Amino acid sequence: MASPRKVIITCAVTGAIHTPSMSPYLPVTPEEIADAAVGAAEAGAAIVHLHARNPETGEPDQTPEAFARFLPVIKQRSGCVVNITTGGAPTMSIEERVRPAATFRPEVASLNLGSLNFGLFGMLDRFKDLKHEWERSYLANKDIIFRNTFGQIEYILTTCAGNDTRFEFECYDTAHLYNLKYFFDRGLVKAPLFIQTVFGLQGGIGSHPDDVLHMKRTADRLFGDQYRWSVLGAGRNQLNIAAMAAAMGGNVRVGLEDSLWAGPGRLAETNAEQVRAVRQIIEGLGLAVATPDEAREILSLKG
Ligand SMILES: C[C@H](N)CC(=O)CC(=O)O
Ligand SMILES: [Zn+2]
Repeated sequence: MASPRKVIITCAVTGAIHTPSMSPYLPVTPEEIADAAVGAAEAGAAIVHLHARNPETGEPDQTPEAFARFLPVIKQRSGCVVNITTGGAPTMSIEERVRPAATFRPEVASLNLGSLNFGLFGMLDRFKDLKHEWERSYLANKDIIFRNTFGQIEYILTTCAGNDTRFEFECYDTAHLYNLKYFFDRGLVKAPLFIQTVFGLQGGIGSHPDDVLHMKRTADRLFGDQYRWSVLGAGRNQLNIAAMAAAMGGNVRVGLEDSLWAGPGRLAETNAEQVRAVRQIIEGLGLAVATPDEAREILSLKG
């Protein structure tokens, strides 16, 4: 009997979209981020996707110093693959955004394949009691453009070129898949391409099964067997998007960066809780969870 397909679980432990007043369980301090990452890895995540925050206010912090407060701890306590964000927060400059990945030369770094309107204001209806002024102005801003121009994408690619860092290509719509094809055809990115298709984020593609099929069909047509597919569903769509993709041959991403929830109206108390929930679905489908080394094999990481 053939061995079950290995599914790579990525866990995005804190991000830069959700803010501390939204959930007491959102990791903010370096210790909380390190514990969340190690806990997620122990629960079955092969890859942890990392952002940093100001330990007092929880504001996104993209300085290498902020990352240096938890990266060595994670490396010492876990063999998981580290994926450092180059998205940072949509209000940051591209120079600021790429600095941690350029400094720490991780196995994986995220790369966003296009600009989009970033609709955070939708969360204001859900979360009323915001402690910090920065949370209110950040979330209420209806004019946020998450800028990722061809020049900025190329800047990140060339800045990280010599580091043997491979990318988690974040695609929020089919146009972003075509943008990736453009860089692939120019040899600026190499196969296997780790494509993270993002569903249900206001400003990007929706979270209907047709949207998932549409993104997968487009990626199949553009990249054939040159890519490894993964999905993330924002908010309450997290697990149903993951279940669909796992059944269709894909890999999955969970974590409090993408969703604060463990169920309708129930906040997730840990990132590991979401990893366990998606693992149950994966094993329920007769599939297996990839170890960090199996993920390195599947994605041709430097190790
Ligand atoms: C929807 C996710 N927040 C996308 C993300 O993780 C971007 C990045 O860090 O580069
Ligand atoms: Zn991120």
